[in-house]
Amino acid sequence: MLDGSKFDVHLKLRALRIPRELCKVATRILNGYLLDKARIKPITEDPTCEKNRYMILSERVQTSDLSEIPEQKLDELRGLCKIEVVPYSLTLGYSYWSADHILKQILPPGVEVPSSFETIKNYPRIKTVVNKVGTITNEFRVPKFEVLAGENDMVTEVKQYGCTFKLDYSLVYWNSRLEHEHIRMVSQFQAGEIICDMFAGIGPFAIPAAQKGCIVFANDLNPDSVRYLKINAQTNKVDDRVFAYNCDAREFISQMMTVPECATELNSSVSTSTYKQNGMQLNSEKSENGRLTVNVKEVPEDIINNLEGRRGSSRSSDASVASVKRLSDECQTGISVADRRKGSQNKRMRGSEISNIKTWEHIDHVLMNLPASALHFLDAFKGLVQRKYWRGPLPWIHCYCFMRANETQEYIISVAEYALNTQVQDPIFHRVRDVAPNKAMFCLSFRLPEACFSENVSSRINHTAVGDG
Ligand SMILES: C[S@@+](CC[C@H](N)C(=O)[O-])C[C@H]1O[C@@H](n2cnc3c(N)ncnc32)[C@H](O)[C@@H]1O
Repeated sequence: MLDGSKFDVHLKLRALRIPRELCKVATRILNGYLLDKARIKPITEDPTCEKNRYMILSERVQTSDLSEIPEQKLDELRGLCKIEVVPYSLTLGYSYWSADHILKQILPPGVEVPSSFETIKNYPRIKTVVNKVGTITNEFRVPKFEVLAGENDMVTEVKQYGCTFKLDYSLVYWNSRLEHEHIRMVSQFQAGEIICDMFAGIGPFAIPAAQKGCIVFANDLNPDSVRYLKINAQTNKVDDRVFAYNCDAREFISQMMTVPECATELNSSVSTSTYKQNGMQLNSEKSENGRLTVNVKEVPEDIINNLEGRRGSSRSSDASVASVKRLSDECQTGISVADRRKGSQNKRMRGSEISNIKTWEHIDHVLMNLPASALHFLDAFKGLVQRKYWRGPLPWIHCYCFMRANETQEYIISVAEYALNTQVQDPIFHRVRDVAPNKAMFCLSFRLPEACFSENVSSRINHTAVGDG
């Protein structure tokens, strides 16, 4: 346990007792001779008389006759009032010092203060100092840490772009250095857009996107990440727009984009209002194959309007259609976080306005932030989209990857194209950050190719087979 008192520094200073109405003029005269320390005001109360103030002098003024201050300034001051010098003690404690200063004190002699470190929740003070040990090898991308100082408690909070994220550093992935990338990505989204985050972590893309008014389907394989994602959605009051899933990314995107049997049946034979009822029934029951469940979700009117406006004519004009989405048995949830709060009534939702979000009909953006292997996960999109049901343009795919010094953008695109089994048109590369001297993280963005429509894939495969033969 760190003893905070060990960092105390006691300063023996001098102060001038000045009538409070003269402080402004006296401050100008004493410019350069008042205490100059970050976060410490040089003018403070006089404990003996509320009509006076103490003006704390800089450490370099050590004598009681103030000989360090030029005579001309003292004369000017004497013209204002009688000069009264008093001793003043100041203690700079643990909470005053910067992380750099504290680290210099606690690290063994000869060990340099790390030039790169992350500070999470430095308020009211740093409680735990950890060191990342080894390289990340586990599936959930959670580093191993050793506690260098402080409490052995890895649960913390971090603020990014106005959102608060709670996390357990020992259980989930977190990297504060991605803040700019999270902001950059979300700045490309519009309110009402549908976002699928295949590797969502604790929600650094999902939460701000939902705050912007997007509907976010966020998935992570790590159950602890999903637990914190839900907590963070609630804390940031977007639990009505964030739908959390806990399954493998391929399974997740497949569940999002595959047209469910119930929808194909309903599409041809059932009116919109019946559809809504069926959706509600299915919410509590499994469908016939025992694999899918359907959830009904209400969505705020502003979002419905935006969705309707963008998707155009094929959508029913009946605003009271059901919000139906599917959920595999493996994915524990899929119900928006808000649904889990008993009796919660979000004011933005109106009982009569129910949106029908069918992710197999439209998704605007898919996020894939698992740089070590996301490119390979692109194979999940092959033949996933059904042209008959899809409305509007295909989604933007934002796939993160690493590029080594000896690799090129062409190489990265070839890996993506191999996984998709088709060409990528107009790819956009964005350099996110250097992660090592010879390795950088990039975001590769492109529209999902039309070849990913299911009929295209099967015809292409047939074609190839004939050609080969
Ligand atoms: C690099 S982190 C990114 C998290 C978050 N998007 C962010 O920017 O902080 C990758 C995440 O993918 C999750 N993950 C790893 N393999 C996965 C898989 N096969 N399916 C779904 N999620 C997976 C990890 O648990 C981890 O939270």
